[in-house]
Amino acid sequence: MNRRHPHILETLTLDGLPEHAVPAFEQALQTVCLTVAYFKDDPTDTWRLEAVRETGVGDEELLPALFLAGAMSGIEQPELLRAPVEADGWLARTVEAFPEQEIGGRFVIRPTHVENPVTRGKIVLKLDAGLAFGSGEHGSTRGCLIGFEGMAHRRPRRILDIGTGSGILAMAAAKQLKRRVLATDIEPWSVRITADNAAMNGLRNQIRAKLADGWRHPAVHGGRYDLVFANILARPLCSMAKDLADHLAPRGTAILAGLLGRQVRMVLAAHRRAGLVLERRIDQGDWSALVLRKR
Ligand SMILES: C[S@@+](CC[C@H](N)C(=O)[O-])C[C@H]1O[C@@H](n2cnc3c(N)ncnc32)[C@H](O)[C@@H]1O
Repeated sequence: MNRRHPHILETLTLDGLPEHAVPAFEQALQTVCLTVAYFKDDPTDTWRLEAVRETGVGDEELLPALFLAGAMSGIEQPELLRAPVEADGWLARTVEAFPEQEIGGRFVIRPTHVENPVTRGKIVLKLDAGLAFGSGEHGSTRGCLIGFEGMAHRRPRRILDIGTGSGILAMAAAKQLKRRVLATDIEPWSVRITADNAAMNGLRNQIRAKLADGWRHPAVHGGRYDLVFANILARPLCSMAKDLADHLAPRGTAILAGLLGRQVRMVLAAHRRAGLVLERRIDQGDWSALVLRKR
């Protein structure tokens, strides 16, 4: 593996979750964790969620969020197990559990442990599951890639990916359009992993990875964009709606994701108020992505 990991990380594990409870617990973990991985427990057919975070950070936020997830899902609170990342081999298991995936008609996500067969007519992204979110398995990432595939013929020139995670969306756009992409994240190691992944995919000169919180960075705020990806959560998306609309070029496109069921209406309303119109909604499992356009 080509990652350099800080050793102040720990895994949090929730075991034995019924499928219907997975989205609520995933969302709770996402309040403080860097990434969440899923494993189906055979033969019980329940799910195990494993998340990684900085050791001890955010219990005061996490524990009530987990309690709420249990109450919302109508299940007894599962035990939360903690272990240092290095000791329990989380990364190695996550990488091994990660197969090659095809997304939409164009994209292939190929982990480095898979041999390189010739893949004609497809855009191959080399990517290992790791600490940064965005291995292609999650419905929100898939929705964004499918939404992008449907609009890429417009050949957007100035592209921004807010909350880039592993850099997966930025790399897809850079490879398909042969354009530069500004990729940002609030997590320093997402920025580092995106730079590593861009280099591994021959995109070092096309992807600029920057540490930035939403629109609050001069490099982000100072630009105008034909395409903006933002696969983050519903609440931050709503609070960024005006900035997004202000920074999209006329007829520019935004692909927003990270939305569960009822949140779609809330995010849509915030963006309609800001002057964007809905072009397409893509549902992947419980997760929705929205393709919006500036009038
Ligand atoms: C759900 S992941 C999406 C990763 C990748 N873009 C994908 O589609 O798979 C969300 C990412 O957004 C980052 N993030 C959350 N809030 C952010 C913000 N306000 N500004 C920038 N990045 C943010 C998180 O650190 C995380 O890496």
